[in-house]
Amino acid sequence: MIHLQHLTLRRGERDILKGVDLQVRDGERWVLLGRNGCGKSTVLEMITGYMFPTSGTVDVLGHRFGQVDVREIRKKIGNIGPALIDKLVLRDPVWEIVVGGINAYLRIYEQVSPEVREQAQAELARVGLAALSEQPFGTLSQGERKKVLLARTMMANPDLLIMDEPCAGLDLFERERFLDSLQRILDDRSMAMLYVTHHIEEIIPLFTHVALMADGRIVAAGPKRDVLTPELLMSAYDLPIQVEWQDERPWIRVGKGR
Ligand SMILES: Nc1ncnc2c1ncn2[C@@H]1O[C@H](COP(=O)(O)OP(=O)(O)OP(=O)(O)O)[C@@H](O)[C@H]1O
Repeated sequence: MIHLQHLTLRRGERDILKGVDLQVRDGERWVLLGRNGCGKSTVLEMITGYMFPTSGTVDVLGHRFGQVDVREIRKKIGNIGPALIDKLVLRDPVWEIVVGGINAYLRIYEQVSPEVREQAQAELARVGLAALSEQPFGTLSQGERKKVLLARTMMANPDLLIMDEPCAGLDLFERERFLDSLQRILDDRSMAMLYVTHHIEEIIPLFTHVALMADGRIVAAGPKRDVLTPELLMSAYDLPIQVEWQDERPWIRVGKGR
């Protein structure tokens, strides 16, 4: 699915990535955690082919970047990042935004077939927004917009889903509703996933693995319960962190000073 081998990235005098290795296999759902500026978004940019490493290799969906047309690979990747909402037209009705996901169009200029419209409606229903399909996208709350993007991404039935902090800016209620939608939408799909967040409690049961980054390196990677330990979290966050598992989710407590 994804195989990153010894990725480095140098910008000017600075090494932004210092040898990143990561392997994501079929059906695995990974969370990428780490402090601000440690290189998480840079790794995502490399996986989506928007940035190229100074050295190392990137294989995605069985193709090595540099030897393949990345635009073809991108068609199989659902990518929900912070920039997408800004590019969409706020006055377009929600269903049109969703339909655009079928070929990653920002706007629809062609006649939409009844089947495609029906598919969009079904995806909207899965995220609980069927009733809002005629409403202009720009009138939706931040949480609703994120769910529309999720429905939109599913239209192309991607093999890999990449999400960069999708819950940023959502209140607790909206966050939990978004995570419920994500769980529901992925229940009967097997796509692999890489999800960046700053919030460990977003690691809902659908996630299987965690990679911890610190200062341009992956300092731990593996099944989530093996990685979310006080010792390994300390190595990434430089803080004493306790983890308690409840309802198959990790909840953290930060200990008092060191
Ligand atoms: N084009 C660039 N030129 C120079 N430095 C860059 C460039 N792109 C990113 N960086 C630097 O690389 C580091 C890693 O950035 P990146 O956005 O990947 O971090 P991140 O882990 O996603 O951070 P955050 O959690 O704050 O979003 C940052 O210190 C950033 O300033």
